[in-house]
Amino acid sequence: MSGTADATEAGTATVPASGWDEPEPALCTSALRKTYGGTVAVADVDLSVPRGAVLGMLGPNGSGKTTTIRMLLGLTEPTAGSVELLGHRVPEQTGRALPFVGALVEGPGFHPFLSGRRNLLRCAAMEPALFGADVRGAVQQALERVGLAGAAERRYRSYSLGMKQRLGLAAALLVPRELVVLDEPTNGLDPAGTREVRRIIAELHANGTTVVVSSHLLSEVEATCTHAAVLQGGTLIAQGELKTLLESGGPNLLVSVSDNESGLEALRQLGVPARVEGGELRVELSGTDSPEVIAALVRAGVGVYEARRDRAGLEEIFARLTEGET
Ligand SMILES: Nc1ncnc2c1ncn2[C@@H]1O[C@H](COP(=O)(O)OP(=O)(O)OP(=O)(O)O)[C@@H](O)[C@H]1O
Repeated sequence: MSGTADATEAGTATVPASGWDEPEPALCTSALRKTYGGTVAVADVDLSVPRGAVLGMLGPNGSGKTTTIRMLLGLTEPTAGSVELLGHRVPEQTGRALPFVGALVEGPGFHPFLSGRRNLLRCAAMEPALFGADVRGAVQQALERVGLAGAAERRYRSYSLGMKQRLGLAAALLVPRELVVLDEPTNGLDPAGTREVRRIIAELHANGTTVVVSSHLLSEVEATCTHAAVLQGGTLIAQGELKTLLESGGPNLLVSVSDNESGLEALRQLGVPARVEGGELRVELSGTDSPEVIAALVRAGVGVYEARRDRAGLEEIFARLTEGET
């Protein structure tokens, strides 16, 4: 559907109704719900992931990330609600979407007695995009991309957790995908492996692939994602562009002072929220501005060495969002 206003020969312009030029999301859910007996694992989640986004799915342990991801891919049946994956209904039309979706989810079904390479060759044999193509070449390329080429002939069961993760990632990346879903991809990886996953996500993003990645690591989401969805106790409590989410945190002032405790006391009296972080004071500037803060500190006899504005980090916003909820 064209998103532009077309001038017709008669000179009238056809202006699309608001929202018509919004491209269809790569995936969306409506009132998606999963219960296990009396446990509500996922509670009426309406998630929308724009095409080309890298969405970080955040949430504490047990908040429903894996269950949501499994329902997105048709691996777990929802108790209620619906999923659309690349425009196809899940589970009814999952088969139409799956060739364009690469996924790394818990417990990929690799054969323990086969080598990493042979396992990937088995996966490749089931990829429609590789029918009649250079399957061995595709497997070698995927192994190299995840840094596993040197261990390709070893049996899967001898792999470390990190190597297993890498093989799962290689299987997800065997052919170019429209959407890649990664559940805790850095689980078990060393810092070098974590950096490689970041690089791979950045590469996918640059190629226009939509990525959904679940993580506990806020710093990782902050570094790699364009969008975030925050789950808490099965409920989606925030979603949207990461930039917007970060802006919602409001400005902070970082102040290096002669005495943190006296500084905190002065700010408490001013009614301004502040805490010590990294040896300096992090002051929330919601109802006040920097000069007032600095003046209050100076009045209280606290030496101010340096002050600079900063944004609230994802960690602070996440803590505020999830505070007090269960
Ligand atoms: N097969 C199952 N049977 C019963 N309860 C389940 C099952 N799978 C998940 N749950 C429960 O559903 C809730 C959500 O679990 P889920 O694994 O989706 O969370 P998560 O956010 O992925 O957690 P983690 O970060 O620890 O992997 C938890 O309370 C969990 O115990």
